[in-house]
Amino acid sequence: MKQLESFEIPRTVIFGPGAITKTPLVVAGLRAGKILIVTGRSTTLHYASQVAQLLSGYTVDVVKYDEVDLEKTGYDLVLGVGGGRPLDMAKVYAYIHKKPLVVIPTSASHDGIASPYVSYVLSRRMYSRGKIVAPPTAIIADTSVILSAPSRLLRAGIGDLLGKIVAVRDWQLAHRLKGEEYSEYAAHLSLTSYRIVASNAARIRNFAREEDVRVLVKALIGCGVAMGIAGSSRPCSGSEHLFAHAIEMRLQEKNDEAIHGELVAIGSIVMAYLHGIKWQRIKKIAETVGLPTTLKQAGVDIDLAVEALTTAHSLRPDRYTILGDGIDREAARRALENTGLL
Ligand SMILES: NC(=O)C1=CN([C@@H]2O[C@H](COP(=O)(O)OP(=O)(O)OC[C@H]3O[C@@H](n4cnc5c(N)ncnc54)[C@H](OP(=O)(O)O)[C@@H]3O)[C@@H](O)[C@H]2O)C=CC1
Ligand SMILES: O=C(CO)COP(=O)(O)O
Ligand SMILES: [Zn+2]
Repeated sequence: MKQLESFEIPRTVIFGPGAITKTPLVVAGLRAGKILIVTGRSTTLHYASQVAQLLSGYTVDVVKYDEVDLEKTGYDLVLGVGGGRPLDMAKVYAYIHKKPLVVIPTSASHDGIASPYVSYVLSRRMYSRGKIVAPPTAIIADTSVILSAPSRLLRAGIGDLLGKIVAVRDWQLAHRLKGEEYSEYAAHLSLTSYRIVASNAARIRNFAREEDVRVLVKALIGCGVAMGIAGSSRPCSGSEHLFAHAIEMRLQEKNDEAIHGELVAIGSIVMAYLHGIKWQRIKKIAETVGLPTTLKQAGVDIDLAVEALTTAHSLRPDRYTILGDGIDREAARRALENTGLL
């Protein structure tokens, strides 16, 4: 007989233009006194201040995500306001201190909005206790705020979604070759997010209208729920993410950074090629929306890409992918050449 299973997904999602003004309503239902707002390093601070003003009846501390003191106590509620990193850090704090979490994404650049995980790179650097945390209790996705984010960030959200087709293939491979547990529902949910955005790519690419952002945000939230159901980021992160993480980690060592969704888009093209699936279609969608489709456009030098391709498999030995036990430099270079990424 199968063992009991449980998973958590967000309880409330408030969605649409002006949703941010509903923050006091959401907070009132969570019986908070002292609130921690975890936010980004520059632009997103503005939104965090706006949220703090809306909560003028409470004691509120606004802290940048890389300055959060994980040992500090005394907060009843955590709010994450910003891109993927502040939301991840807010999740970590809320989890450690067993406090409810509300996330207010200011961009649609990643699918961590609804997920119960903190991402690999951030967790390696900042959080040694493990990466499974809990999903937010509530999500407040203000589509007017997200619409005003730079379109490069919104395109990056599409880039993160392009990876799902590869991630699910990798998962199926691991299921067949290694007997890894597979959730058909979670896989379909992730693929549905990919397909809806891929088939609307030409229409939404300029993010001129609120409804364009709506399509993207819903797809990203759907992926977060897929991760919750799967019990891991498997449906949304495979070899394409390992490639992206290998580059992100190298860049971090040099105090440099790249945009997560852009690296995932590049990774998706090359890993789809290795899988023998239609990498040209992924590349075409990336071109259509204006994502980088060469290493140069992504700001990644060739040696770094080759190194990432040859080492990515070792980042997460428990996550079997098309990279298997690793590929050599020659195969890596050939894959980059054959997909026109060089
Ligand atoms: N937990 C999970 O399941 C997942 C987590 N992730 C993680 O999320 C991160 C990627 O997310 P991403 O959002 O790209 O990274 P960041 O949080 O680093 O945000 C990228 C940039 O976008 C800026 N920004 C955000 N919103 C706005 C806005 N409205 N207007 C102007 N600028 C804005 C940020 O500004 P500022 O300087 O103010 O911060 C920052 O400079 C990675 O670390 C990745 O690992 C990704 C997918 C899933
Ligand atoms: O970026 C992610 C999914 O899009 C998070 O996945 P990881 O588990 O690879 O950090
Ligand atoms: Zn991602």
